[in-house]
Amino acid sequence: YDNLQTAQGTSLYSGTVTIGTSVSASKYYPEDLTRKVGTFTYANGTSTVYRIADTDDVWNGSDQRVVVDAHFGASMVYDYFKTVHGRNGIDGAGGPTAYAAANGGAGLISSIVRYSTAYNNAFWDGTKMTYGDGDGSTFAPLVSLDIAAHEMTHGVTQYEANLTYQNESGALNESWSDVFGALVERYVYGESTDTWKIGEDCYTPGTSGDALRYMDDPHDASNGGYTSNDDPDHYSERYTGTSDNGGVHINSGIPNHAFYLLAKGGTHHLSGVAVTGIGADDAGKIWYKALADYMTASTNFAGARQATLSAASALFGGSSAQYTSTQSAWCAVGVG
Ligand SMILES: O=C(O)[C@H](CCc1ccccc1)CC1(C(=O)N[C@@H](Cc2c[nH]c3ccccc23)C(=O)O)CCCC1
Ligand SMILES: [Ca+2]
Ligand SMILES: [Zn+2]
Repeated sequence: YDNLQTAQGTSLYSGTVTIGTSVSASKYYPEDLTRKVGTFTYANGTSTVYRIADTDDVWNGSDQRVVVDAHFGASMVYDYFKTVHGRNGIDGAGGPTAYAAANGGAGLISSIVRYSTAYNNAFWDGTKMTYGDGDGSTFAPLVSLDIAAHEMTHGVTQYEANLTYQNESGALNESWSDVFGALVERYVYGESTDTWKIGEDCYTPGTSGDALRYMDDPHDASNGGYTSNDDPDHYSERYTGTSDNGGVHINSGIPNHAFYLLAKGGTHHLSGVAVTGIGADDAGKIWYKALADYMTASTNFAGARQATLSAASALFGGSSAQYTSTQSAWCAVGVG
């Protein structure tokens, strides 16, 4: 980080985190000029966005925690894609940065926090990440690291395969965001059972142990999903209705579980197919290369299987353990 300043406050992350800050006229801004990452905020409940500043660069004000978390999250996601996959930012060229430049900042990859009022969601809008504060019951502020990585990965997908956000290609778009949400959390905090949960740090703050989605067990009984659905983990169970853009947050359970089995190994409870795990690092390399080199806007589940096999073959060879396990992971969830 530049200007090694310490941000404090009741962040989601215990203790303090350091965030990059730029200084002008004794005002500190959450702007990491090394990573080109910056964070803005809305005046609570309004649509007025501004560059939040602090006078001493100790970000412990009540409305500053979410700034720290979103900024920290974007910084860590930047580091993960740069360090692990050699990718510079969301667009591969250190951007996109136009939004920040148009709003008084330097050219920065932008996050905005405190969207709307008690907003129980977060989203990538094509140019930046945006986070709600949550209503304090269903969600705490949605600035957890896996959600920041989920949203920022929607940006990466947009510049790469640009998977159409509906039906099977949309469920792949969703799944790739959950996968890299898991991998960034693992990169920063090490692998744990939380790695495979999505949103566990901000979903239902009054209930411990639950999450929005579960890659290791999409059916999880306690999986609120928000509408308390459980999600499929086998192609035979896919949702074929029209809600949720054709079930993009539902059918994502199928490729999510394929990735989990490829990384960790296991026997699918329905198909009985056994998968020998190859570890999350190699699985992540295959998933990234598939997205960047083989998948396109109209790729469906069968196409994703082929893309990950092509990536595994290119990376590790057509008779490698990684290739074989990629085959069995998709077979386990009933694809191919
Ligand atoms: O990025 C995404 O896929 C989700 C973007 C949702 C959205 C889309 C368009 C406009 C506004 C919001 C946001 C997340 C998501 O999975 N949302 C789900 C579940 C959910 C969260 N809050 C909700 C409130 C009501 C209904 C569903 C939800 C959804 O929107 O379906 C991703 C990680 C956590 C939040
Ligand atoms: Ca998680
Ligand atoms: Zn998403």
